[in-house]
Amino acid sequence: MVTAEEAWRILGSLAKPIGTEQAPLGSLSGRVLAEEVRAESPFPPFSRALVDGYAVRAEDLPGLLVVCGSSEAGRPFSGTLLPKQAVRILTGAVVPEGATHVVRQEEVERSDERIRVGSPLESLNIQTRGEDAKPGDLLLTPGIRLGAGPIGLLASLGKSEALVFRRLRLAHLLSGDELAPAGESLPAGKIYDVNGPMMAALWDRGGWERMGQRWIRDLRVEMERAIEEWMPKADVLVLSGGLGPGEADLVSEALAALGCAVHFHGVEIRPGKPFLCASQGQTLVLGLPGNPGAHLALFWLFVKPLLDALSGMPFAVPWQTGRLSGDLSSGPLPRETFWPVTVASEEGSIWLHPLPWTGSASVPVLARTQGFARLPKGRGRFAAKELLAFLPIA
Ligand SMILES: Nc1nc2c(c(=O)[nH]1)N[C@H]1C(S)=C(S)[C@@H](COP(=O)(O)OP(=O)(O)OC[C@H]3O[C@@H](n4cnc5c(N)ncnc54)[C@H](O)[C@@H]3O)O[C@H]1N2
Ligand code: MOO
Repeated sequence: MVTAEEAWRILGSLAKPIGTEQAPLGSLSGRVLAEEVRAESPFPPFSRALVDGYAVRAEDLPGLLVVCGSSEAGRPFSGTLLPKQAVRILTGAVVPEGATHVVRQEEVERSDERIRVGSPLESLNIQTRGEDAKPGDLLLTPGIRLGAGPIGLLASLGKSEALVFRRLRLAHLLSGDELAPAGESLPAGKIYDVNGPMMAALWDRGGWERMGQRWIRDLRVEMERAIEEWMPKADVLVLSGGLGPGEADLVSEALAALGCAVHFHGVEIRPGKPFLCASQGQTLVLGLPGNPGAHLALFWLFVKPLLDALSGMPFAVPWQTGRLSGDLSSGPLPRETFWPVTVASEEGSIWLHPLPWTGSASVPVLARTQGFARLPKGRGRFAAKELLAFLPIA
Protein backbone atom coordinates (compact mmCIF):
# COMPACT_ATOMS: atom_id res chain seq x y z
CA MET A 1 0.00 0.00 0.00
CA VAL A 2 1.34 3.44 -0.95
CA THR A 3 0.12 6.93 -0.03
CA ALA A 4 -1.54 9.18 -2.59
CA GLU A 5 1.62 11.31 -2.74
CA GLU A 6 3.74 8.22 -3.47
CA ALA A 7 1.29 7.10 -6.16
CA TRP A 8 1.52 10.53 -7.87
CA ARG A 9 5.30 10.43 -7.68
CA ILE A 10 5.46 6.93 -9.23
CA LEU A 11 2.97 7.81 -11.97
CA GLY A 12 4.88 11.02 -12.70
CA SER A 13 8.12 9.04 -13.10
CA LEU A 14 6.42 6.62 -15.53
CA ALA A 15 4.91 9.36 -17.65
CA LYS A 16 7.31 9.75 -20.56
CA PRO A 17 5.72 11.18 -23.74
CA ILE A 18 5.06 8.41 -26.25
CA GLY A 19 6.30 9.91 -29.53
CA THR A 20 5.56 12.57 -32.12
CA GLU A 21 4.15 12.93 -35.63
CA GLN A 22 3.39 15.66 -38.16
CA ALA A 23 -0.33 16.42 -38.40
CA PRO A 24 -2.15 18.66 -40.90
CA LEU A 25 -3.55 22.03 -39.76
CA GLY A 26 -7.15 20.86 -40.14
CA SER A 27 -6.73 18.03 -37.65
CA LEU A 28 -4.80 19.80 -34.86
CA SER A 29 -7.71 20.59 -32.54
CA GLY A 30 -7.10 18.98 -29.14
CA ARG A 31 -3.61 17.72 -30.07
CA VAL A 32 -0.55 18.57 -27.94
CA LEU A 33 2.18 20.61 -29.64
CA ALA A 34 5.62 18.95 -29.66
CA GLU A 35 7.73 21.77 -31.14
CA GLU A 36 8.65 25.38 -30.54
CA VAL A 37 7.01 27.64 -33.08
CA ARG A 38 8.94 30.80 -33.96
CA ALA A 39 8.15 33.56 -36.43
CA GLU A 40 10.17 33.12 -39.63
CA SER A 41 9.25 36.51 -41.08
CA PRO A 42 7.70 39.69 -39.69
CA PHE A 43 4.00 39.61 -38.82
CA PRO A 44 2.06 41.35 -40.16
CA PRO A 45 4.13 41.05 -43.34
CA PHE A 46 3.39 44.68 -44.32
CA SER A 47 2.13 47.79 -42.54
CA ARG A 48 -1.64 47.73 -42.92
CA ALA A 49 -4.53 50.09 -42.37
CA LEU A 50 -6.75 49.42 -39.36
CA VAL A 51 -9.63 51.60 -40.60
CA ASP A 52 -11.28 52.69 -43.86
CA GLY A 53 -10.07 56.20 -44.73
CA TYR A 54 -7.10 57.99 -46.27
CA ALA A 55 -3.35 57.45 -46.00
CA VAL A 56 -1.70 60.82 -45.35
CA ARG A 57 1.57 62.49 -44.30
CA ALA A 58 1.45 64.18 -40.87
CA GLU A 59 3.58 67.09 -42.08
CA ASP A 60 0.90 68.11 -44.62
CA LEU A 61 -1.75 68.63 -41.92
CA PRO A 62 -3.97 70.46 -41.42
CA GLY A 63 -4.64 71.01 -45.10
CA LEU A 64 -6.25 70.23 -48.40
CA LEU A 65 -4.88 67.05 -50.05
CA VAL A 66 -5.28 65.50 -53.49
CA VAL A 67 -6.47 61.90 -53.57
CA CYS A 68 -4.03 60.36 -56.03
CA GLY A 69 -5.01 56.67 -55.93
CA SER A 70 -6.33 53.84 -53.82
CA SER A 71 -5.03 50.89 -51.80
CA GLU A 72 -7.42 48.03 -51.17
CA ALA A 73 -6.93 44.73 -49.31
CA GLY A 74 -4.98 42.53 -51.72
CA ARG A 75 -4.49 45.38 -54.25
CA PRO A 76 -1.81 47.80 -52.99
CA PHE A 77 -1.11 51.32 -54.27
CA SER A 78 2.12 51.11 -56.22
CA GLY A 79 3.63 54.59 -55.87
CA THR A 80 4.96 56.75 -53.06
CA LEU A 81 2.89 59.42 -51.34
CA LEU A 82 4.19 62.90 -52.33
CA PRO A 83 3.64 66.22 -50.46
CA LYS A 84 -0.04 67.27 -50.27
CA GLN A 85 -1.23 63.89 -51.54
CA ALA A 86 -3.52 61.28 -49.93
CA VAL A 87 -4.41 57.72 -50.94
CA ARG A 88 -7.86 56.26 -50.43
CA ILE A 89 -7.29 53.15 -48.29
CA LEU A 90 -9.47 50.31 -46.94
CA THR A 91 -9.03 48.27 -43.75
CA GLY A 92 -6.33 45.62 -44.15
CA ALA A 93 -4.73 47.26 -47.22
CA VAL A 94 -0.99 48.03 -47.52
CA VAL A 95 -0.11 51.54 -46.25
CA PRO A 96 1.69 53.27 -49.16
CA GLU A 97 5.33 54.38 -48.94
CA GLY A 98 5.63 57.88 -47.49
CA ALA A 99 2.34 57.78 -45.52
CA THR A 100 2.61 58.28 -41.74
CA HIS A 101 -1.04 57.99 -40.70
CA VAL A 102 -4.41 56.71 -41.83
CA VAL A 103 -7.21 59.14 -41.10
CA ARG A 104 -10.75 57.73 -40.71
CA GLN A 105 -13.09 58.67 -43.53
CA GLU A 106 -15.59 60.09 -40.97
CA GLU A 107 -12.96 62.67 -39.98
CA VAL A 108 -12.38 64.21 -43.41
CA GLU A 109 -14.44 66.37 -45.76
CA ARG A 110 -14.25 65.09 -49.33
CA SER A 111 -15.20 66.94 -52.49
CA ASP A 112 -14.32 65.30 -55.82
CA GLU A 113 -10.66 64.28 -55.66
CA ARG A 114 -9.75 66.46 -52.70
CA ILE A 115 -10.04 65.97 -48.95
CA ARG A 116 -9.71 68.42 -46.09
CA VAL A 117 -8.05 66.96 -43.00
CA GLY A 118 -7.79 68.64 -39.61
CA SER A 119 -5.00 68.27 -37.07
CA PRO A 120 -3.67 66.84 -34.86
CA LEU A 121 -4.20 63.14 -35.65
CA GLU A 122 -4.81 61.13 -32.52
CA SER A 123 -3.81 57.69 -33.67
CA LEU A 124 -1.79 56.12 -36.45
CA ASN A 125 -4.54 53.63 -37.38
CA ILE A 126 -1.74 51.51 -38.78
CA GLN A 127 -0.54 48.08 -37.68
CA THR A 128 3.12 48.30 -38.57
CA ARG A 129 5.10 45.53 -40.27
CA GLY A 130 6.50 43.13 -37.63
CA GLU A 131 4.47 44.73 -34.80
CA ASP A 132 3.09 41.35 -33.62
CA ALA A 133 6.19 39.26 -34.29
CA LYS A 134 9.74 39.67 -35.53
CA PRO A 135 11.75 36.85 -37.13
CA GLY A 136 12.90 34.48 -34.37
CA ASP A 137 10.24 35.49 -31.82
CA LEU A 138 8.97 32.49 -29.81
CA LEU A 139 5.22 32.24 -30.42
CA LEU A 140 4.21 28.77 -29.14
CA THR A 141 5.94 26.37 -26.73
CA PRO A 142 5.72 22.57 -26.68
CA GLY A 143 3.25 20.93 -24.29
CA ILE A 144 0.19 23.10 -24.97
CA ARG A 145 -3.08 21.57 -26.06
CA LEU A 146 -3.97 23.20 -29.37
CA GLY A 147 -7.27 25.06 -29.48
CA ALA A 148 -8.71 27.66 -31.82
CA GLY A 149 -6.31 30.48 -30.82
CA PRO A 150 -3.00 28.63 -31.34
CA ILE A 151 -4.34 27.00 -34.52
CA GLY A 152 -5.25 30.47 -35.82
CA LEU A 153 -1.70 31.63 -35.01
CA LEU A 154 -0.19 28.66 -36.91
CA ALA A 155 -2.46 29.52 -39.86
CA SER A 156 -1.29 33.16 -39.79
CA LEU A 157 2.29 31.92 -40.20
CA GLY A 158 1.32 29.89 -43.27
CA LYS A 159 1.92 26.55 -41.53
CA SER A 160 0.05 23.68 -43.15
CA GLU A 161 1.05 21.20 -40.44
CA ALA A 162 2.67 21.00 -37.01
CA LEU A 163 4.67 18.49 -34.97
CA VAL A 164 2.40 17.04 -32.27
CA PHE A 165 2.59 14.20 -29.77
CA ARG A 166 1.09 10.96 -31.02
CA ARG A 167 -2.44 10.28 -29.88
CA LEU A 168 -2.51 7.93 -26.89
CA ARG A 169 -4.10 4.56 -27.60
CA LEU A 170 -6.28 3.39 -24.74
CA ALA A 171 -8.10 0.15 -24.10
CA HIS A 172 -10.57 -0.66 -21.33
CA LEU A 173 -11.09 -4.20 -20.13
CA LEU A 174 -14.08 -4.66 -17.86
CA SER A 175 -14.47 -7.71 -15.71
CA GLY A 176 -17.61 -8.81 -13.90
CA ASP A 177 -19.97 -11.70 -14.54
CA GLU A 178 -22.72 -9.47 -13.10
CA LEU A 179 -22.52 -6.90 -15.90
CA ALA A 180 -25.32 -6.50 -18.42
CA PRO A 181 -25.40 -4.08 -21.36
CA ALA A 182 -27.83 -1.17 -21.46
CA GLY A 183 -31.03 -1.89 -23.36
CA GLU A 184 -31.45 -5.47 -22.18
CA SER A 185 -33.73 -6.63 -19.38
CA LEU A 186 -31.87 -7.23 -16.14
CA PRO A 187 -31.72 -10.84 -14.88
CA ALA A 188 -31.62 -11.38 -11.10
CA GLY A 189 -28.23 -10.53 -9.58
CA LYS A 190 -27.03 -8.56 -12.60
CA ILE A 191 -26.38 -4.81 -12.93
CA TYR A 192 -25.89 -2.56 -15.92
CA ASP A 193 -22.33 -1.65 -16.88
CA VAL A 194 -21.65 1.90 -15.67
CA ASN A 195 -17.88 2.11 -16.00
CA GLY A 196 -17.76 1.33 -19.73
CA PRO A 197 -19.95 4.22 -20.93
CA MET A 198 -18.58 6.54 -18.21
CA MET A 199 -14.96 5.95 -19.20
CA ALA A 200 -15.80 6.18 -22.91
CA ALA A 201 -17.27 9.64 -22.27
CA LEU A 202 -14.14 10.76 -20.38
CA TRP A 203 -11.83 9.48 -23.11
CA ASP A 204 -13.74 11.05 -25.96
CA ARG A 205 -13.42 14.45 -24.29
CA GLY A 206 -9.69 14.00 -23.70
CA GLY A 207 -8.90 13.50 -27.40
CA TRP A 208 -7.29 10.11 -26.86
CA GLU A 209 -7.79 7.23 -29.23
CA ARG A 210 -10.18 4.60 -27.91
CA MET A 211 -8.80 1.31 -29.20
CA GLY A 212 -11.46 -0.87 -27.69
CA GLN A 213 -13.58 -1.76 -24.75
CA ARG A 214 -14.09 -5.40 -23.91
CA TRP A 215 -15.95 -7.32 -21.24
CA ILE A 216 -14.25 -10.32 -19.76
CA ARG A 217 -15.67 -13.02 -17.58
CA ASP A 218 -14.32 -13.45 -14.06
CA LEU A 219 -11.90 -16.19 -15.07
CA ARG A 220 -8.17 -15.77 -14.63
CA VAL A 221 -7.38 -17.35 -17.97
CA GLU A 222 -9.74 -14.92 -19.75
CA MET A 223 -8.25 -11.94 -17.94
CA GLU A 224 -4.75 -13.11 -18.81
CA ARG A 225 -5.60 -13.66 -22.50
CA ALA A 226 -7.32 -10.28 -22.80
CA ILE A 227 -4.39 -8.41 -21.21
CA GLU A 228 -1.93 -10.27 -23.41
CA GLU A 229 -3.96 -9.49 -26.54
CA TRP A 230 -4.37 -5.77 -25.82
CA MET A 231 -0.93 -5.03 -24.35
CA PRO A 232 0.85 -4.68 -27.74
CA LYS A 233 -1.97 -2.58 -29.23
CA ALA A 234 -2.46 -0.03 -26.47
CA ASP A 235 -0.25 2.54 -24.74
CA VAL A 236 -2.41 2.34 -21.62
CA LEU A 237 -4.63 -0.54 -20.61
CA VAL A 238 -7.28 0.36 -18.04
CA LEU A 239 -8.85 -2.53 -16.16
CA SER A 240 -12.16 -2.26 -14.34
CA GLY A 241 -12.79 -4.49 -11.33
CA GLY A 242 -11.18 -7.69 -10.21
CA LEU A 243 -8.75 -6.02 -7.81
CA GLY A 244 -10.04 -6.76 -4.33
CA PRO A 245 -8.98 -9.69 -2.18
CA GLY A 246 -11.99 -11.97 -3.04
CA GLU A 247 -11.83 -15.16 -5.12
CA ALA A 248 -12.95 -13.35 -8.28
CA ASP A 249 -10.26 -10.69 -7.95
CA LEU A 250 -8.01 -11.80 -10.69
CA VAL A 251 -5.98 -8.91 -11.95
CA SER A 252 -2.91 -9.39 -9.76
CA GLU A 253 -2.69 -13.08 -10.60
CA ALA A 254 -3.05 -12.47 -14.33
CA LEU A 255 -0.38 -9.71 -14.29
CA ALA A 256 2.00 -11.92 -12.31
CA ALA A 257 1.49 -14.80 -14.77
CA LEU A 258 2.33 -12.42 -17.64
CA GLY A 259 5.48 -11.19 -15.90
CA CYS A 260 4.36 -7.56 -15.61
CA ALA A 261 6.10 -5.25 -13.14
CA VAL A 262 3.65 -4.06 -10.50
CA HIS A 263 4.56 -0.52 -9.33
CA PHE A 264 1.87 -0.38 -6.64
CA HIS A 265 -1.31 -2.20 -5.69
CA GLY A 266 -3.32 -0.36 -3.07
CA VAL A 267 -3.34 3.34 -2.22
CA GLU A 268 -4.28 4.71 1.21
CA ILE A 269 -7.28 6.63 -0.04
CA ARG A 270 -11.05 6.49 -0.20
CA PRO A 271 -12.48 5.82 -2.70
CA GLY A 272 -10.16 3.73 -4.82
CA LYS A 273 -8.06 1.84 -2.28
CA PRO A 274 -7.32 -1.18 -4.55
CA PHE A 275 -5.87 1.06 -7.34
CA LEU A 276 -3.06 -0.74 -9.17
CA CYS A 277 -0.33 0.38 -11.54
CA ALA A 278 1.80 -2.06 -13.53
CA SER A 279 3.74 -2.07 -16.78
CA GLN A 280 5.29 -4.30 -19.36
CA GLY A 281 7.65 -2.75 -21.87
CA GLN A 282 6.15 0.57 -22.97
CA THR A 283 2.58 -0.36 -21.99
CA LEU A 284 1.12 0.85 -18.72
CA VAL A 285 -1.64 -1.07 -16.97
CA LEU A 286 -3.95 0.75 -14.55
CA GLY A 287 -6.31 -1.34 -12.46
CA LEU A 288 -9.33 0.62 -11.17
CA PRO A 289 -11.77 -0.92 -8.73
CA GLY A 290 -15.18 -1.79 -10.17
CA ASN A 291 -17.14 0.54 -7.92
CA PRO A 292 -18.19 3.41 -10.23
CA GLY A 293 -17.43 6.07 -7.60
CA ALA A 294 -13.87 4.80 -7.33
CA HIS A 295 -13.57 4.60 -11.12
CA LEU A 296 -14.58 8.24 -11.61
CA ALA A 297 -12.52 9.65 -8.71
CA LEU A 298 -9.39 7.74 -9.71
CA PHE A 299 -9.74 8.90 -13.29
CA TRP A 300 -9.58 12.58 -12.27
CA LEU A 301 -7.06 12.16 -9.46
CA PHE A 302 -4.52 9.87 -11.12
CA VAL A 303 -5.42 8.61 -14.59
CA LYS A 304 -6.00 11.95 -16.32
CA PRO A 305 -2.75 13.54 -15.02
CA LEU A 306 -0.91 10.44 -16.26
CA LEU A 307 -2.60 10.42 -19.69
CA ASP A 308 -1.96 14.15 -20.11
CA ALA A 309 1.73 13.67 -19.27
CA LEU A 310 2.07 10.70 -21.66
CA SER A 311 0.49 12.99 -24.26
CA GLY A 312 3.29 15.56 -23.81
CA MET A 313 1.90 17.90 -21.15
CA PRO A 314 3.28 18.40 -17.64
CA PHE A 315 2.20 15.88 -14.99
CA ALA A 316 -0.08 17.95 -12.78
CA VAL A 317 -3.08 17.58 -10.50
CA PRO A 318 -4.77 20.99 -10.75
CA TRP A 319 -5.83 21.50 -7.12
CA GLN A 320 -7.82 24.56 -6.17
CA THR A 321 -9.03 25.75 -2.79
CA GLY A 322 -12.56 26.45 -1.66
CA ARG A 323 -14.61 26.83 1.52
CA LEU A 324 -17.13 24.33 2.77
CA SER A 325 -20.66 25.75 2.46
CA GLY A 326 -21.90 23.68 5.42
CA ASP A 327 -20.70 21.25 8.10
CA LEU A 328 -19.43 17.89 6.91
CA SER A 329 -19.38 15.04 9.38
CA SER A 330 -18.77 11.35 9.03
CA GLY A 331 -17.01 8.87 11.28
CA PRO A 332 -13.26 9.42 11.67
CA LEU A 333 -11.88 8.92 8.17
CA PRO A 334 -9.85 5.70 7.94
CA ARG A 335 -7.89 6.96 4.93
CA GLU A 336 -7.28 10.22 3.11
CA THR A 337 -10.65 10.85 1.45
CA PHE A 338 -11.81 12.57 -1.73
CA TRP A 339 -15.39 13.63 -0.97
CA PRO A 340 -17.80 14.48 -3.83
CA VAL A 341 -18.87 18.14 -3.81
CA THR A 342 -20.67 20.67 -5.98
CA VAL A 343 -18.74 23.87 -6.64
CA ALA A 344 -20.14 27.41 -6.77
CA SER A 345 -18.44 30.79 -7.15
CA GLU A 346 -19.97 33.63 -5.18
CA GLU A 347 -18.64 37.08 -4.30
CA GLY A 348 -15.08 36.14 -5.14
CA SER A 349 -15.09 32.91 -3.09
CA ILE A 350 -15.40 29.30 -4.17
CA TRP A 351 -17.92 27.33 -2.11
CA LEU A 352 -17.84 23.55 -1.83
CA HIS A 353 -21.15 21.92 -1.04
CA PRO A 354 -20.53 18.39 0.28
CA LEU A 355 -22.89 15.89 -1.35
CA PRO A 356 -24.49 13.15 0.75
CA TRP A 357 -22.17 10.23 0.06
CA THR A 358 -22.30 6.67 1.28
CA GLY A 359 -19.26 5.40 -0.60
CA SER A 360 -17.93 4.38 -3.96
CA ALA A 361 -20.77 1.96 -4.82
CA SER A 362 -23.27 4.82 -5.02
CA VAL A 363 -24.00 6.01 -8.58
CA PRO A 364 -26.62 8.85 -8.49
CA VAL A 365 -24.19 11.12 -6.59
CA LEU A 366 -21.79 10.92 -9.55
CA ALA A 367 -24.26 12.76 -11.78
CA ARG A 368 -24.06 15.79 -9.47
CA THR A 369 -20.36 15.68 -8.60
CA GLN A 370 -18.39 18.74 -9.75
CA GLY A 371 -15.24 18.13 -7.73
CA PHE A 372 -13.60 16.10 -5.00
CA ALA A 373 -12.67 17.78 -1.70
CA ARG A 374 -9.45 16.45 -0.16
CA LEU A 375 -9.99 15.43 3.48
CA PRO A 376 -7.14 14.25 5.71
CA LYS A 377 -7.18 10.84 7.36
CA GLY A 378 -8.35 10.64 11.00
CA ARG A 379 -10.68 13.61 11.21
CA GLY A 380 -14.45 13.16 11.02
CA ARG A 381 -15.82 16.70 11.35
CA PHE A 382 -15.24 19.66 9.09
CA ALA A 383 -16.93 22.95 9.96
CA ALA A 384 -18.67 25.27 7.50
CA LYS A 385 -16.24 27.80 5.96
CA GLU A 386 -13.20 25.56 6.48
CA LEU A 387 -10.75 26.04 3.60
CA LEU A 388 -10.06 22.79 1.72
CA ALA A 389 -8.14 21.70 -1.35
CA PHE A 390 -10.38 20.29 -4.06
CA LEU A 391 -9.99 18.91 -7.55
CA PRO A 392 -12.56 20.33 -9.97
CA ILE A 393 -13.82 17.92 -12.61
CA ALA A 394 -14.97 19.41 -15.88
N1 LIG B 1 -12.54 -8.20 2.20
C1 LIG B 1 -12.43 -7.07 1.51
N2 LIG B 1 -13.34 -6.77 0.57
C2 LIG B 1 -13.22 -5.64 -0.13
C3 LIG B 1 -12.17 -4.75 0.12
C4 LIG B 1 -11.22 -5.10 1.12
O1 LIG B 1 -10.25 -4.35 1.38
N3 LIG B 1 -11.37 -6.26 1.76
N4 LIG B 1 -12.10 -3.58 -0.57
C5 LIG B 1 -13.38 -3.05 -1.06
C6 LIG B 1 -13.14 -1.90 -1.91
S1 LIG B 1 -12.64 -0.49 -1.16
C7 LIG B 1 -13.44 -1.95 -3.24
S2 LIG B 1 -13.33 -0.51 -4.17
C8 LIG B 1 -13.84 -3.15 -3.92
C9 LIG B 1 -12.91 -3.41 -5.09
O2 LIG B 1 -13.50 -4.33 -5.84
P1 LIG B 1 -12.93 -4.83 -7.24
O3 LIG B 1 -11.99 -3.89 -7.87
O4 LIG B 1 -12.47 -6.20 -7.11
O5 LIG B 1 -14.21 -4.72 -8.11
P2 LIG B 1 -15.37 -5.73 -8.20
O6 LIG B 1 -15.44 -6.61 -7.03
O7 LIG B 1 -15.29 -6.32 -9.53
O8 LIG B 1 -16.57 -4.71 -8.14
C10 LIG B 1 -16.85 -3.90 -7.05
C11 LIG B 1 -18.29 -3.40 -7.19
O9 LIG B 1 -18.44 -2.65 -8.37
C12 LIG B 1 -19.44 -3.20 -9.21
N5 LIG B 1 -18.99 -3.06 -10.60
C13 LIG B 1 -17.95 -3.70 -11.15
N6 LIG B 1 -17.82 -3.33 -12.44
C14 LIG B 1 -18.82 -2.48 -12.70
C15 LIG B 1 -19.22 -1.79 -13.86
N7 LIG B 1 -18.55 -1.90 -15.01
N8 LIG B 1 -20.31 -1.00 -13.79
C16 LIG B 1 -20.98 -0.86 -12.62
N9 LIG B 1 -20.64 -1.50 -11.48
C17 LIG B 1 -19.57 -2.30 -11.52
C18 LIG B 1 -19.53 -4.63 -8.81
O10 LIG B 1 -20.75 -5.21 -9.16
C19 LIG B 1 -19.31 -4.54 -7.31
O11 LIG B 1 -20.51 -4.16 -6.68
O12 LIG B 1 -13.74 -4.28 -3.09
C20 LIG B 1 -14.22 -4.09 -1.78
N10 LIG B 1 -14.16 -5.35 -1.09
O1 MOO C 1 -11.72 1.76 -2.73
MO1 MOO C 1 -13.24 1.45 -2.51
O2 MOO C 1 -13.47 2.41 -3.89
O3 MOO C 1 -12.99 2.70 -1.24
O4 MOO C 1 -14.85 1.55 -2.25
